[in-house]
Amino acid sequence: MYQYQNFKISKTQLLYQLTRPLNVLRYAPDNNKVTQNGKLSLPESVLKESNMFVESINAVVHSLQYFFILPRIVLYLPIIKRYTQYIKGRDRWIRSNADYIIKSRREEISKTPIDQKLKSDILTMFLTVNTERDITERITDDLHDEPMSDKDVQRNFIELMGAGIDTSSNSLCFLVNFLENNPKAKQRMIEEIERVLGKDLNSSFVFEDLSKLEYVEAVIKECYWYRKPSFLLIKRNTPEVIEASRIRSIASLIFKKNSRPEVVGSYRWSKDTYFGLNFDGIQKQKSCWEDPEKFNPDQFMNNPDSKNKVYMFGGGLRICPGRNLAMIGLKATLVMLY
Ligand code: HEM
Repeated sequence: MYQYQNFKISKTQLLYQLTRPLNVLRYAPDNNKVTQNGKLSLPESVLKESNMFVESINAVVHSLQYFFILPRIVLYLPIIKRYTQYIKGRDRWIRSNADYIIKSRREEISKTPIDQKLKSDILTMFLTVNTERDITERITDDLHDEPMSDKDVQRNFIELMGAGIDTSSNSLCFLVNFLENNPKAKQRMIEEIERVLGKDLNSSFVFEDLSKLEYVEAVIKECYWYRKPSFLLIKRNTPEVIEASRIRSIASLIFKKNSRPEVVGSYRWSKDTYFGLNFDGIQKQKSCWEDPEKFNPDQFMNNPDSKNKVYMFGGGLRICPGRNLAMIGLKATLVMLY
């Protein structure tokens, strides 16, 4: 379940195809079958369910702020009430589908003979951790020795989906936008893809191939780092930036709380202070980057230091757990697109 959302950037027909709900990884072999009249070779029922899924997961993500900010009494005022009910409906839909998927997978696991290998994916990890069929190679510590309940799995499953969809699809839109506006970088990226994977469009690729795509990775990192906050985008008002400003931004400011008093920036901060980390600001520091406003993926080539200066996936204990999956997904999508 790895889908892209409705962005409607119309620059390339292919991107339009990707903005339709497309299970990129599962249907990877079908990718070359995108037809000229704009229809994907996926069953209508899959597309419909995908649309519903993406819409619902977005509503659930949105509901976190909605229910947190609005006082309870406001939620049920005449006009607002309809929206509240809509969000609750979508939330129920996601939860019941997650429960169904969890139940089916539990059954599948229990029917798999003990000597047969289980699927290696996140859901199976959740369902088997701290059981006799643990596929995580016992990653938990002594304090966490219980298997996860269905409720635990459901919450984690929904969090992963909520955190993994918009972030990936927004990144992809920025990427295509920047590549289309930087033909030299695009050409160099295509050359690398052809050098590593060959020119045959029907050939398949594996994880090891993707890890050789250094320039593609540099483009992904550079694109993220180059992004501008939306108020600047609106002010500049060029076709390039209008397109980008339509897209919801990926986390540029992240809050962290300290668990003990400490000194930061020569000030003493008490326990439980919230720190807003301005990643956008850090990533455009003139002291860290040569010409920080210029799109230049070379900043990441042969430069081991650079990886400590980008925070695309946050940092510390709560760093994005989906970062490797996201990088694979973005690389694989770029390979299939270009
Ligand atoms: C390009 C794609 C992605 C970007 C840019 C991104 C970025 C981020 C960032 C900046 C954070 C906050 C980290 C922090 O607080 O320091 C985060 C958290 C998180 N991400 Fe991602 N992410 C992406 C894809 C994914 C995917 C594919 C998944 C799951 C399949 C995922 C799951 C999560 C989860 C569960 C958290 C919360 C972690 C926690 O609070 O402990 N992300 N992500």
